[in-house]
Amino acid sequence: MAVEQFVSKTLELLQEEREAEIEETRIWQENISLKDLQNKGVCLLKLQIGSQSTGLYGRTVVVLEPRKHLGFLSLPSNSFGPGDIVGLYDTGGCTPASQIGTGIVTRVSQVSISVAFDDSNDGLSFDTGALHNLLKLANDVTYKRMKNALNTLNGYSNGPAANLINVLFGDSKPSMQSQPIKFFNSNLDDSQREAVSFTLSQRELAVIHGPPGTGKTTTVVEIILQAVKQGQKVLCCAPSNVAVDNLVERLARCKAKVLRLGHPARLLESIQKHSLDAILAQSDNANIIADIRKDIDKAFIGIKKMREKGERVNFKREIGELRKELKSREATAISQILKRADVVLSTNTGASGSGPLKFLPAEHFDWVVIDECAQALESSCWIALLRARKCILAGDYKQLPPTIKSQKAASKGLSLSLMERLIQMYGDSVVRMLTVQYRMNSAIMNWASKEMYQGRLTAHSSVERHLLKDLPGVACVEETSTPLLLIDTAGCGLSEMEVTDEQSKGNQGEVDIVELHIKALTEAGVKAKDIAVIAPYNLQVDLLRQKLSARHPELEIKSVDGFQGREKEAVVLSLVRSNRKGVVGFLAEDRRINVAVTRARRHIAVVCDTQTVQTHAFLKSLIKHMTEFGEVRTAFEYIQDIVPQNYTRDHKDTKANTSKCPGSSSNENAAATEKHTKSCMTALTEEEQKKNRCAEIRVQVESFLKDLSQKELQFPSSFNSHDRLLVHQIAEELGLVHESKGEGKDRCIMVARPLVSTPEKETIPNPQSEPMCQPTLDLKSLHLDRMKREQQKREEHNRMKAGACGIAAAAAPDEDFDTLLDAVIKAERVCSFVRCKASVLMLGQLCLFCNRQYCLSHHIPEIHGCGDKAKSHARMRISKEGVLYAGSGKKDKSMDPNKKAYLQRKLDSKLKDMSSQRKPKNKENDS
Ligand SMILES: Nc1ncnc2c1ncn2[C@@H]1O[C@H](COP(=O)(O)OP(=O)(O)OP(=O)(O)O)[C@@H](O)[C@H]1O
Ligand SMILES: [Zn+2]
Ligand SMILES: [Zn+2]
Repeated sequence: MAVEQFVSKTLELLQEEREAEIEETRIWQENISLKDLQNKGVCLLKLQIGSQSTGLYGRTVVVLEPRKHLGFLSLPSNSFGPGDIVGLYDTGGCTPASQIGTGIVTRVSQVSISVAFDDSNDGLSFDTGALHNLLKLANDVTYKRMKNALNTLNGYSNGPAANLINVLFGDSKPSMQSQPIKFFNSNLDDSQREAVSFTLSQRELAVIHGPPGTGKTTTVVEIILQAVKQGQKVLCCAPSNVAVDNLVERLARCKAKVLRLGHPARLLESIQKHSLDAILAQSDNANIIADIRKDIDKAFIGIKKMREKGERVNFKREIGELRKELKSREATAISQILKRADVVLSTNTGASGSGPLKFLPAEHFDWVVIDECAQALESSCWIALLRARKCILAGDYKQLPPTIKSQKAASKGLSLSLMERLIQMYGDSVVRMLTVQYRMNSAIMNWASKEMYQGRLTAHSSVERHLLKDLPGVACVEETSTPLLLIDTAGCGLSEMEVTDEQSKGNQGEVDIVELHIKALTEAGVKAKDIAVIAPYNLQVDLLRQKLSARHPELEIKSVDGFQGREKEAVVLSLVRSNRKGVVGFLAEDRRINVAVTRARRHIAVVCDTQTVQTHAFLKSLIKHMTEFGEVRTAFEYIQDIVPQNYTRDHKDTKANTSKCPGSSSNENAAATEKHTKSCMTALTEEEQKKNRCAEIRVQVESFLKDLSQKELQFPSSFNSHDRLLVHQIAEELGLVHESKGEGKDRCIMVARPLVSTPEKETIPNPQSEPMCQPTLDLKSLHLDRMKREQQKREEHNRMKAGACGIAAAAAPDEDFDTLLDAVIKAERVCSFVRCKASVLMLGQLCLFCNRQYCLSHHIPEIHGCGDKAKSHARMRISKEGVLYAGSGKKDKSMDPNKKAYLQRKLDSKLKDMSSQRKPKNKENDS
């Protein structure tokens, strides 16, 4: 009864799904011209027939080409690929009336496309003189095969699978019979061994639950080898060609006699030698078969030459005879080859009785193994299962289920995989879970383990602590030393794009941040091919590709769904959603997030708006985990401000009042203000220490100022970078010259009174650097004057630039910043980063946390070791300002002139009323 119910319900849902698919294709094909279809790559117009021959199983293979005599040498760019179902039409159009036939694409090159036509429409002959249109059709082969399998299941009475069917529908219980094992692979871990022994002793059904990186394939391979040793014939399937090929490769390495079904054009090149075609070509029958094919081809040529209808009929009859012979020869050859193999592999649908397996007796196979079972529709599993007495299902139902177009059908149960259904029915008694994982650093794994796998996973010692910096050629910087990095855009105004389509969302701000992080990783020596950029939305994937693919051709940028089953050393995940309502849409699928995160071996960076995504419980758990066990940065640390910021100081501005910290708006000195804000986040004792330190230094500087006999004040080299920062800040505030000298341990900072004349040397172009405490009056007014002048100069400069040559608005501040650097820091010539010899004269950047010059590769505080300071500074700034100015983002030279002019105006006015400062955290090499 259960079977009938299942079949009728599933047939209904499949029908619904099929209709949804057809409807989707129809809608966009009906509203579009043939020309547009060609532009979309799904149609090829006005092709001529180049040649015609006979392929496997006596099909007619037609090669279609562009019109050579008109000088068309290559086909228009298109999305046709091997395995696609296509309709061939005469040039009347692409209507059913003008359809000549439907076939399957076997080969696509730049200059031609080959299509195999079934010989069911016997005598199908093509007018070689005429032109043809080719249109991609919705593939209904899979659908038909599933439907057939379900119908067979319904009426199944006494084939090999009878008992298995009872078990899979709960009519009889699974049974077992334990037996001793000698393992082929002596390296299997305990959970893998247990899964193998359990599978061998189960009589009908075993489910292997393999969470990410737990060696599911390794285990399945061992199981298959054990089965072969027992003399069992195994049919092994998976929903995708890639997954099947993976198994073929691994089994072949273990010297198993494998045979891969499926069109060779669909297989990985390395796998093709195991394909039926390849083996058939080497068989004894191969020559005879080739001869018959030649005869058929000759007969076709004969037909073309004949004018008389009667003669054509003769040729057609001859062709018919030849085809019959060819078929029977091939059938014999194929069945011999199939019987010789110990393991036959194909996709779920490839196991259909309409393919080569029709040459085998029904009870040929003993076991059916279905890998990635949770990613398959149950009905597609039945295509293979009807041939089995025992089945082994492997997969992870905590990852994404198969894609289903009809939401309704999915919610009514079409998306429930066989694996999940059986676990619901039998619980853990039929399941063994692999629990040692060989992919992720334990910090990455622990979250997935806790949230998805009942905390049962452990990381193998070989991966437990592995980090990017352990890879050869990778430098040890903050990015490469942390397994978890959360880059939070909350409060930064990096909203998602306003697109109505729920399926397509983008976020340009996140694209920019991803780019900067990729830059940091690659500059640290991580290879682009070891990094994946993953986004849940196709639009974001496109935006990311536009930005990154040219510079990093080997960087893989894909949707989550497209990355299932894969892994990379580093994964950068952009979650896209950032909106006030906290709508997360597509992200609400926990399994999608699980897949995305668990692709990473050594490092995962998540770029997201925590405020938006935390409205979803599962994402919240991820944020919480990353916050607790990883690095957290804010997008402020990545975004290059429009406004130059050379000081880290804060001001008595009104914005400061919005800070949650009581007293942060008080008129204190800069460092103290900063500290005060920090005290909201860190321990007070540390705060107070710093405060005292600042006061100490201030006293020293002030007494130096009083003592006119002293030309300069040199601080001891024992000053650490933070001390030097304080000196720097105090000196700036008081309008003093300050300079760091020496390398490494000998490095020290000195301050001196400013030189009064030569304005070039005193370019300190910051209008916001009003001192806040009460320094010596003369100096203060001197300083203010100087800045006013500078401000005017800059405005002038910017106006000229924006008007005359239209350089990106954001570039101007950088140049001023460079000028500032050149003026203020003279002694620095090489990058301060250990072992880096790059000159910093022209393109260096000063780190305001350690007050040292760095080259462009090392100036980011996180890279040379000021990450913590930068972070707390940024946090402070966010809590203080609570906003990020719109329009910020990294500069883009491709910006259009209107936007540039607009930004320029905005910059000008901002410069005037800016009352707080931020510093550029990143300077692009392209200025
Ligand atoms: N027992 C083991 N000892 C050492 N390494 C192992 C063991 N089992 C698996 N591995 C390693 O773990 C990695 C993943 O294994 P495998 O390819 O079998 O899994 P998979 O099926 O591809 O991945 P997943 O488990 O994510 O489905 C491989 O690099 C493999 O060498
Ligand atoms: Zn620094
Ligand atoms: Zn450097």
